[in-house]
Amino acid sequence: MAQYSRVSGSVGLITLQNPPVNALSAAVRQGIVDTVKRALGDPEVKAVVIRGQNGVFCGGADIKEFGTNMSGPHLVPMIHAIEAANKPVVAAIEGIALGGGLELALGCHYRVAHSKARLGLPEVTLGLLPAAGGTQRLPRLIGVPAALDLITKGRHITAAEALQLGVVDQVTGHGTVDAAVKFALSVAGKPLDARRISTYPCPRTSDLDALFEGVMQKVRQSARGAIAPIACVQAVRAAATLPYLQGMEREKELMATLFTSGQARALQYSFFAQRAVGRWSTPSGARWDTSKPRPVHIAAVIGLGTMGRGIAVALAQAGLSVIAVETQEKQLMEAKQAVSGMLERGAKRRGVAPALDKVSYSHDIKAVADADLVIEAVFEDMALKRTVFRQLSAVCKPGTVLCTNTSGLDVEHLASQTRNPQLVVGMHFFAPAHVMKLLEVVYGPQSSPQAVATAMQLGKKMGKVSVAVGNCRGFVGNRMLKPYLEQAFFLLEEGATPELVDRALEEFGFPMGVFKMSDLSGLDVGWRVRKADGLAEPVGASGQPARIRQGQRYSPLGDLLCEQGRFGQKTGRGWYQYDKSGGQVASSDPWLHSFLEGYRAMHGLVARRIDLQEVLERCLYALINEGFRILEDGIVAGPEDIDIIYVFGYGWPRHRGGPMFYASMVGLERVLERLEHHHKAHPDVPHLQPCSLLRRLVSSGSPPVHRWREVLKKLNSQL
Ligand SMILES: CC/C=C\CC(=O)SCCNC(=O)CCNC(=O)[C@H](O)C(C)(C)COP(=O)(O)OP(=O)(O)OC[C@H]1O[C@@H](n2cnc3c(N)ncnc32)[C@H](O)[C@@H]1OP(=O)(O)O
Repeated sequence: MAQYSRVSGSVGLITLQNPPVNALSAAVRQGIVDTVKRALGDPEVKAVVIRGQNGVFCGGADIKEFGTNMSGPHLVPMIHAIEAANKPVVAAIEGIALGGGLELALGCHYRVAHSKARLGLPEVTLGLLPAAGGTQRLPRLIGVPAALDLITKGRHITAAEALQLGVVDQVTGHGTVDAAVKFALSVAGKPLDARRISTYPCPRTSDLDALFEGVMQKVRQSARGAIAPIACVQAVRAAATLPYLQGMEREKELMATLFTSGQARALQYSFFAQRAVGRWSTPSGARWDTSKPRPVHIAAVIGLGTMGRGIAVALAQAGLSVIAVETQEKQLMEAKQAVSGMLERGAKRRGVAPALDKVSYSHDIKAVADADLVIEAVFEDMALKRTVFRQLSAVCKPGTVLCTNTSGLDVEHLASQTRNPQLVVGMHFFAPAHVMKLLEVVYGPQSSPQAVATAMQLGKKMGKVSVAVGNCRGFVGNRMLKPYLEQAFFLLEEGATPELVDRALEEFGFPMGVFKMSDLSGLDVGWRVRKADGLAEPVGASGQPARIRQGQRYSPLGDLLCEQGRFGQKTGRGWYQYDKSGGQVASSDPWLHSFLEGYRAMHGLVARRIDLQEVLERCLYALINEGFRILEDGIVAGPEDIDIIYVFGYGWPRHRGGPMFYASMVGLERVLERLEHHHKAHPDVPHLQPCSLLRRLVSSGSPPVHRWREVLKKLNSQL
């Protein structure tokens, strides 16, 4: 809807009304068309101001309408009508002007923004392009290079940057609507021809071909298979090379291919999934809207290794007072220096003062006595963590929430070491903890709703995308990673090379294949875990066949490389070779290939031809199958939780939505059929055996992913 009123005698004021972000739904578009017509037809009105209700200009097209039968007036003619008006129209931008919201403002003759407003054309993040003239008007207004930067990245800019670029005409720190009305009165009656952006020639840029070639190359590289950024470049190129109307035709054509694409569906799913994970719930009935978090002013971090340092930085940057504890004096001093450096660099990047005084350091665990919440981040060793939890339980004030940063250890067991197990939760950060967006908040059967709510709220404050998950080995992300890695090893045994496996995964859209990733994070990390689990052991040590452990097929390839001291980048050798220890450019290693040949010969394995499709099916469907088991076990509330964890923490390409969304796009029947096929070929690999939830979803007609929660509830109630 849009409301119309007359202010200051001769200014028509149009107010967009569609909370919370005044998205341009059919009703809002109709409202704008009607009110603009009314204002232009009113002889008393000399100028028009468009604003949004509740201090928010407009969040763009209504994303919920995409994929439905869209009705109502179209944006393009609506914006043209505004631009063609014979009375000045001023956009009063408070809060946000994003996507179609900014395109609407670009159709106005003038733009006045509040200093705290943010503007942008983020359509590319939804798999689209700004198709209400944004790709044609913005380059005409601010030039091709700046427009390319904003449109291909979907970056939000501040009002100050918008003023500097020429996107807005005035910035105010006070009443934006009053300033816009004043502005409108000051320009009423003046000629408008020079204010219609569509009539501008695109500012000249030298060597346009070279510019677009360079940008296209960069965009292709960073897009990792996403099509929208490429279409954005093509649309801006049309603005730079074609007359406006032809450019608009090109924009429309490009949008038509994007609008119905699977990638746009995936990215829009991801947008809503990110918001859905904030509405968390647990099987015990705790919920985001009924569980009250405890206030956290003082937080403590125990253990200042790489993870602890990152967590301390993230907490301080979020404005909390932080007590950082490391028992060894020398390590404490090193950590202090490192944390201060990270805070200083972060502050410089963000143009703020470093929060150095927010962090105090101690080598005594008793220093955390007054903390509202403690995050233990010591070495991943259960015995050590147990000791720390017993100490924390003794020294902390009553009510302190105790969190463990672990990538998969039993949170419930740690809780049992304390006097108040209900106050214990896991907070699984991802390295580097002050950079990575993902946080798994792990609740045990005894964790109170308040403890979960406190950790979830703290995650939000730290700028994380927090996902509440149940307590199981590896939680969600690492539990699903296990079958994925296992398949990659098995594929090497069967004839693949690290290069082939990585190529398949990188072409799929992962930033790095599994073997390059293993070289980066260090092969010794997994080796230590496998040793602790009694899996990695010298050949013949337990009298078991080399490729069987605990009754199941096992590949000792990773262990054998570690025994050779090949830990990846840090030692200059791993699945690939590097020019030096710590080198980052992987190249194929002939030693590794002959090692694989020798290994196969020793175990009587005959290498066969493996194609990229098999790599994808074996690795990804095994991972997805585990995702279904996680859903079946009630470790997460819905598929969105898994998808967000994989997109934000594990490099799953966002334009593919996440593993569970991807499975629904491929078709559950197809995933089931291929898992059955691979399990038949490898009956000794339980992870390839389709899980019963997948079978049950297929028998229920393979519902789309947004209906799985509902189907899960029904299936569970039938058990
Ligand atoms: C011809 C095509 C022309 C144009 C195409 C477009 O305009 S595409 C849309 C472009 N706009 C965007 O991409 C903006 C998307 N929204 C956001 O980035 C954020 O929501 C925003 C506006 C910065 C606000 O962030 P905040 O953290 O304050 O709130 P939150 O994200 O939780 O959003 C609140 C609720 O609003 C819903 N919502 C937001 N934007 C839209 C939208 N454009 N359409 C529909 N709904 C939108 C969001 O889902 C939240 O809903 P809830 O039910 O509370 O989860």
